[in-house]
Amino acid sequence: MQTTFIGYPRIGKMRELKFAVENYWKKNITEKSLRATAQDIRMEQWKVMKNLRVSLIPSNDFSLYDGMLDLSVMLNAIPKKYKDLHLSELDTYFAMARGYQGDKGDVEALAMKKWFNTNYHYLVPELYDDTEIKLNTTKLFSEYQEAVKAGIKTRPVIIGPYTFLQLASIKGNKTREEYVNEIITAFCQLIHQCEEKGMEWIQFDEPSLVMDLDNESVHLFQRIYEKVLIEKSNLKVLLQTYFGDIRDCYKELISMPFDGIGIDFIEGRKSLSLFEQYGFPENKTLFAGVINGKNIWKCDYPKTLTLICELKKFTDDIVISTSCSLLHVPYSIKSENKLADDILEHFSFAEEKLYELQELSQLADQIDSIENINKQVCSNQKRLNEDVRKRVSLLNEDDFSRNPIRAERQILQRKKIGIPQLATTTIGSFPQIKEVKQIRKNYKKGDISLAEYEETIFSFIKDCIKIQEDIGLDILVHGEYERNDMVEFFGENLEGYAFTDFAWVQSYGTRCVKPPIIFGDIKREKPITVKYSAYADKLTKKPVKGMLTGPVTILNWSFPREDITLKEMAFQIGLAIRDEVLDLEAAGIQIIQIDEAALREKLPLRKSEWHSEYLDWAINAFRLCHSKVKAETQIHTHMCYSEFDDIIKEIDCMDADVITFEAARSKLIILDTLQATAFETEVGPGVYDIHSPRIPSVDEITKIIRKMIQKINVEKLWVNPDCGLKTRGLEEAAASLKNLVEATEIVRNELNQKDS
Ligand SMILES: CN1c2c(nc(N)[nH]c2=O)NC[C@@H]1CNc1ccc(C(=O)N[C@@H](CCC(=O)N[C@@H](CCC(=O)N[C@@H](CCC(=O)O)C(=O)O)C(=O)O)C(=O)O)cc1
Ligand SMILES: N[C@@H](CCS)C(=O)O
Ligand SMILES: [Zn+2]
Repeated sequence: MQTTFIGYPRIGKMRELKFAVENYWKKNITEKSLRATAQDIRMEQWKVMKNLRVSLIPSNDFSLYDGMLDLSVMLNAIPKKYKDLHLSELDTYFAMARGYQGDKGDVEALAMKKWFNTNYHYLVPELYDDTEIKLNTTKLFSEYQEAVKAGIKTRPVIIGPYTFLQLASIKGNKTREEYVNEIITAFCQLIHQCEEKGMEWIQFDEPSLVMDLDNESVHLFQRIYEKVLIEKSNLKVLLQTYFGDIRDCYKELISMPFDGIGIDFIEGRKSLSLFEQYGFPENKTLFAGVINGKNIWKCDYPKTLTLICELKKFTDDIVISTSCSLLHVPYSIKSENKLADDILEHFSFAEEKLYELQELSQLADQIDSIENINKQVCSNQKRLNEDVRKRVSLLNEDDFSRNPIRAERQILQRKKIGIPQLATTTIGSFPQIKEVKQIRKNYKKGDISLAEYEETIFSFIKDCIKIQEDIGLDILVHGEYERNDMVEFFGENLEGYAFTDFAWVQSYGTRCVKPPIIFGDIKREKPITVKYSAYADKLTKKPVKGMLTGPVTILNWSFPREDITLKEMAFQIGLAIRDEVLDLEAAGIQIIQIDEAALREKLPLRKSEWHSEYLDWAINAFRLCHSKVKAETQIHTHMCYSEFDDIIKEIDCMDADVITFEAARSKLIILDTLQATAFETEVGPGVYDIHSPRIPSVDEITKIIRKMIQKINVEKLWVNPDCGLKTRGLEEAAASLKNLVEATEIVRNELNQKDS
């Protein structure tokens, strides 16, 4: 049986690409040097794949920043505002990714959105009336040739035309439909060029097919591919789907002239039943996604082989593959030296998954009885904590409801805490400057003691409070200097978690996360953040927000267990966070923010599953954290990079007192929904985008606040950036916040003049 996978991590085993790109931005290295590093990474990875005898190796899954951005460039969907900067090709690419502010102009970045239900973010293509779709295959073919030179005939991978069209943002007067023919033409040309190069396969990723599709969408998909597929003769086309099943178009898809169809049997709950209902065509290859591309547990061989045996009933032409790109898992367990062997032995990262594919393929060819295969299971002892299980089992309705009702609490809180009109605040983290990272690195290496480490962290907190007071912000934060990451940090401080040293996963561009691994039942042993918040609180007369990450986000940005339900894990974490909330309150902290940045991310892709599979327990897990606090304690939450329109009622139901969220890059369209739904939670829609180094002007922010007060009751409105400032430099963050405070002052004065 042949093997393949959908895509591979590309940030580099030791994040070589991240450092090279960031050094290029800082002008420390040349374009040539950056490209050489990128090439080294590709070469090294291809060698690993070849050694692990992967039968069909993909290419063009590599990217200097993002695959969707690469496709926009490939199709010449480069908005004029970036072309007009007259930068080099590479700098135009990065201007689209991060915005540009310099001698050549001042342009915002493309919007960034969550890639389906993952913590990866793609750059949203923008289509304008003057966009002229034209094919530029330089990247795709040069990476293909590079692999040929290394002795590998690869299968180039690109996001397919249907998903591109669905995810693109239409900016002008033309309709989405009006771009269809141009995009078809470009993909037809691509097929021709691939034929000319003598390629064997090309892979079109169409994850949009796993969403709820209406007839019109299915028809559009058919229309696009009918035309594109006519062009092929020797080239084989793999239509790859992932992140779920394709129940709304499976029947149509199998009758189309694709040569291979990639199906997800891990997240695709109905994939097998679709086979049972409609079969699988004889003349096509099934690329069976049987290895979990998103989680890090070793493959359960008997279970997977049973699945393969089932699939063999429908076709003999099977290539075994991963359920999605391996972009979402770290490189290799080989880099982890500190984890105990009896924990590490249960994990399989990208490289190990390639090995599993190889083993599975051999077993699948030889096996006569799956009973002979050893089952890898985690020993239960390490995972079980009776106290935690008992606490979860005793939860009742009172644990999920807070008294008195929000409207009463809000009046009490404003008075008691002294919150001004249009209160200015930040989301929590302040720039993680080099010195912070260095001191943490020194501490982790054992070069300095815990006392020295903490002393330095306290000195950063002191500086941070001073900076905020100087800027004139109303509600302060301690800056989150003690955290490497808002989830990893909690993972490191909760019992039941395993955490790694090098298991980085790309989140966007050069930014990576190291998701902690939920290994056993979760318990908080002792307070985690109280000393930092209490210290900051004592340094100022202004209120300081306590800063926690909520249970749904901790769960969603961790690698979860597969032996208990998500709900159970969320409630275990919820109880741990509740303990922390109550300790913060007892330490005199009057405002506590419980970030649920990732709440929207894991909303099932199909609407019918939203409540039963997710929201019902996710909202309760959050409510569990704050149900026992006093009425005067103000509970904030924060969400980033999300579209909330369709779950706005549920967000209100979380019963927080205040919510801050991303809005700037998405042009504040959420305001209309907030207005229309009479949203009860006080809100701070982000007034500027923190993921770009651009400093927003006072005028720009003033206009945004003016727009906000037209739609939202000013007594319920907060002024803040989009998200935490950890990725920014200190100078640009301070300059942006100064402008934010000045803009708020202008609007406050306007309001006062109106009143008098
Ligand atoms: C808010 N977001 C988050 C998401 N997911 C999370 N798990 N966390 C988030 O905050 N998803 C959505 C959004 C956007 N996503 C991100 C993701 C990642 C970052 C980010 O800034 N990542 C940092 C890594 C942060 C970290 O853990 N840093 C370590 C330092 C590790 C390190 O590189 N050390 C160096 C030495 C220091 C140096 O010279 O730089 C080394 O070891 O060599 C720490 O602080 O200890 C990144 O850089 O990628 C932001 C938003
Ligand atoms: N409190 C966190 C939230 C990020 S989503 C921060 O400020 O970084
Ligand atoms: Zn955020």
